Amino acid sequence: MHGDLDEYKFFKEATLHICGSLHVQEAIDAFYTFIQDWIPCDEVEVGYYDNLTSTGMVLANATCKPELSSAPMARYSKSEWQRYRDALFSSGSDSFYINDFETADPIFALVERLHQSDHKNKSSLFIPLSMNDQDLGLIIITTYKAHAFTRDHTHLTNLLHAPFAIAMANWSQHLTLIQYKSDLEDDCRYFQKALRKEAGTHVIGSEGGLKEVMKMVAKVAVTDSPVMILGETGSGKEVIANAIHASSNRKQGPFIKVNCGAIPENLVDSELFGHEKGAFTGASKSHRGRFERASGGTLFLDEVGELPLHAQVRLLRVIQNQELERVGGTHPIPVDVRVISATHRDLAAMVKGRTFRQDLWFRLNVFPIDLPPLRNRPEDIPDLAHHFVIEKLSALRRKTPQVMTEGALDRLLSYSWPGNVRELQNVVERELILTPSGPLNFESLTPQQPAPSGQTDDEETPETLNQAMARTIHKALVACNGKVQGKGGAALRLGINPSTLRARMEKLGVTHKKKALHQT
Ligand SMILES: Nc1ncnc2c1ncn2[C@@H]1O[C@H](COP(=O)(O)OP(=O)(O)OP(=O)(O)O)[C@@H](O)[C@H]1O
Repeated sequence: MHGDLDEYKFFKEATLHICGSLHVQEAIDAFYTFIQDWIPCDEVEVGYYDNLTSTGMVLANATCKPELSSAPMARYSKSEWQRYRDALFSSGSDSFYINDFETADPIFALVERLHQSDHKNKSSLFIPLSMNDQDLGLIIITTYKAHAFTRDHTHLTNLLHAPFAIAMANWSQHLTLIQYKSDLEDDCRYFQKALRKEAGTHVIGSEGGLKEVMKMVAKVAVTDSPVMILGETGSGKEVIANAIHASSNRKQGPFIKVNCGAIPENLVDSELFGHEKGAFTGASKSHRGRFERASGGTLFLDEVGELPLHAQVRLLRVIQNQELERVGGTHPIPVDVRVISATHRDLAAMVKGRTFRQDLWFRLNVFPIDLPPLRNRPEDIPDLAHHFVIEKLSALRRKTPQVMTEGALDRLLSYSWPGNVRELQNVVERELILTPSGPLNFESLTPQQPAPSGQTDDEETPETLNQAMARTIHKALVACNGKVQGKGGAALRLGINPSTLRARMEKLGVTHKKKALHQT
């Protein structure tokens, strides 16, 4: 029936269809259409043998009667599949047919019964697949008619054993990779969410002392421009960097932080840009640097002023070219990263002193944001303190809320906070530990406490305590539209008793009259 030429044509075209796609369903659809001209066929099914679980499953099928076929991904039970595969492989041939399921090994009828079709009126050709003594699965070509197949058909299907075995090995590896990829993406989303939660996206003071800063955040977030956040230690630079990332188009991508001052000088290049296996002693594996990890997202270079000069040169090149070369690498890797840097140092002075490259400074400083120290935004202190009390109470697993004494806010407001918000956070934690129950008074915090040198040497003359207090009360009254007590009133906002607030307003000459309030 088939000459050599026909066989060659059949083999070539069948192989092209079978191996034409890494997506099993695509390949089987193409094969199903092709095989119609050669063999009676109403359905082609791909069964996959999972070596790990020793079970079988339907990977794909193509049919003219979908209502009769088994669903893709349907699994056979372990024992069923074991009996089935023993029967399949015991035939010892590359393919065989069953024209009458009533008289065949009962396991075939049992498996056929899993399909909704009538097994009496059908014939199937089986191609059991294995490679290097490993079972891979099988192909079943079925027609809905009894006694349909002859040796001529198996003569052709024997030829398909090798192409189907190769394709099956590729399909299963491809499926495994897709599964790994989707698991990794899922893990990545999970960890990024956890990181975002850890870093905290809620910026306290966004309606108070950080209002102007947050306006700038909103403006720059939607762009991809580099941002430089300038502010003292602990003032919330990372919180602001996070807020920029969270409001940007990159928010679904990673937010990767690098503390440039914490990496030993000889490891900076490898940490930022990665390295190839064997690049230096101890580089036993290739390693993706933080830049590559941040691709599609934001890289936050904290304490960028601490970067050694050789890393500055490399950093400039990466930012300019949007591609990097790993240490010991030979080809450029494209990266799509938005860079936010931060420093508490005077980078302009460092540029003058030639410890920071001017060209890099220009590149990073496209959009500078000045983050005011906490002492210059005392109006945020009550909200921050309140926030940290709640946060730390929960970390200490305490259920009873703890309020502040009347003098507590005075003490918090009159302190100069050289360590900024982080110090306030620590002070609250210490106070909660020292005062396991009862109101918090922060007695250990004295206004005389001197700020460490270098931290408060602002050019501005510091405000007096009364000025700071008057400003805070005034701002709270403006925010509350002049309301002193009750819900939405300034006393509640400041966390103090209304009568104490009134006494202070009188003493400091702060009014709550709406007209006067908005004139000052
Ligand atoms: N506005 C804010 N709202 C809520 N929490 C804040 C705010 N500012 C700072 N914090 C908290 O204070 C701590 C210090 O903030 P952060 O790490 O952002 O400061 P930093 O300026 O980056 O510090 P460093 O200079 O040491 O890198 C963090 O725990 C942060 O969550």
